[in-house]
Order: sequence, then C-alpha cells, then structure tokens
Amino acid sequence: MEQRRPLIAGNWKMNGSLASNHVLLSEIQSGLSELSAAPCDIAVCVPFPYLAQAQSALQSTSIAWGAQDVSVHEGGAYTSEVSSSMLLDFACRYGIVGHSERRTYHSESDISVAQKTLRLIAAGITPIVCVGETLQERKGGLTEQTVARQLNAVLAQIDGASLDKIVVAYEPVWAIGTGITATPEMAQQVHAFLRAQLAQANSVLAEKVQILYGGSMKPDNAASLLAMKDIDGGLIGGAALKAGDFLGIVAAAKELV
Ligand SMILES: O=C[C@H](O)COP(=O)(O)O
Repeated sequence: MEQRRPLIAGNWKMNGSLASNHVLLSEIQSGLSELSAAPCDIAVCVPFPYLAQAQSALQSTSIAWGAQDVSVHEGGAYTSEVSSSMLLDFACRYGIVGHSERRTYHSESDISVAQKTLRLIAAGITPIVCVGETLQERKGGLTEQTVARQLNAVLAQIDGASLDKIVVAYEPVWAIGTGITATPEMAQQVHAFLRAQLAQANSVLAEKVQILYGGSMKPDNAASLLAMKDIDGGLIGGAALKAGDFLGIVAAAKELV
C-alpha cells in the first residue's frame, strides 16, 4: 500500500497583519525546530497581500506557502483577480480552490473550480481542491452525491496522468469554524469514497493523492482523525492562527510518520 506523507496546511483565511504574521511565522518556525526534522509536509496559505512576507520568511525553511484562490483567467481586464503566474512570482507551492466560503459567498461553481485547478496545474502549483457537503445535504443523505459532483467536475477536466498533481481536501461545511468535527469514522468513510472516485480516473495515482480533512481540526482531535487510513493530513483554519495549536497538529501527524 502507498505510504502517503501527511500534509498539514494552514488556511489563514482573511486574518493577519504584517505584525501578527511575523510573530506567528516566527513561533511556528522555532516550534518546528524543536520537533525532529520534517515530520510531514507543512504549508500556510495566506491572504494575497502577505505572499511576499511568507516567501521572505519561509524561503529557507521546510515550510511551504500558498494562496487561497486563483483566477480562472490568464490575465487582462479582470479587476481584483490574481492569476496563477502572479502566484508563481511569489513561488507559491499551493493554491486552495473551491473552498466552501468561496462557493457560498462568491457563488463559485464546480466548473470554475475545475478551471482554477487547471490553471494551477499548468503553472506547476499544487491545487488543494476543496469539497464538502452542507448540513442539509448530509441530513438528506446527499454527502457522497455532493462530493462526487464537486470532485468529478475537476476530474473531468484533468488528465488522469495529472492526478498526483492535486491535493484534495474534504471539508464538511457544517464542521468549518463550528467546533463540531466529523468523527474519524465519518470522515474516513468520505475519504475512502473520494479515493475510489479518484481511482476511476487513475487507480495507481489515486493511491498517491493526499486527501486532507478540514473542519475544526485541533490538537486534541488531530491524532484520531489522522490515524484513519485515507486521511492524509489537515486543512486547518482557526487552529492555524495559533502557533501552539498548529504545531500540536503537526506533532500529531509526526506520530504517524
Ligand atoms: O480551510 C480550512 C477549513 O475551512 C477549516 O476551518 P476550521 O479549522 O476553522 O474549522
């Protein structure tokens, strides 16, 4: 069976300032140096204005950085949009696409998430493709149908040979920022389902794809979630804003390596 390296990625969302980021990044770096080297892949996805700061602070460390969105367009008259080539100017390794907050507040469609995924892959940036059901969809027994629709829209656009160029994040909307976490078993069930969907595109590469869990992951629940067979890391919101919490999740992932 494929041994996948865990990825712990912080999604800072619309939080931070030059001053507070400086403190947070410094604390994460010094905390990491106390853990043994490179326990897992670690990244922070920061607001666009702070990409230069993240690059400067992290370029000689093992911590990667990335963005939280990208334009579907290559360039031109698209006010406020940020292109994949602009992200490359700041050496982003990752770009989040299809986060539920983009889908909900900005009416982002499955097809635009797929187009953004393609843009990032073409630029050599790893897309973190988010999928997840609302509480209403879960209660209606539509979890698998929802995440399959979201993921398959992306898989329809990318070549099966590119499957290992993406990361998938399962983020049940009802667990985001609520303090309510999917149980490890509930999350594992969806992760296994997502991997089966990936396997339809390429069964060999599907085993290599990191599938992250996101939704109120904290140091005290990370170990049990990360112990599940198909949970390969976390996309962390609130807990990524506190160095101690973020490092606690990294430490939980380290136990698995
Ligand atoms: O992208 C991260 C997720 O939305 C999870 O956020 P949270 O950890 O604050 O629940």
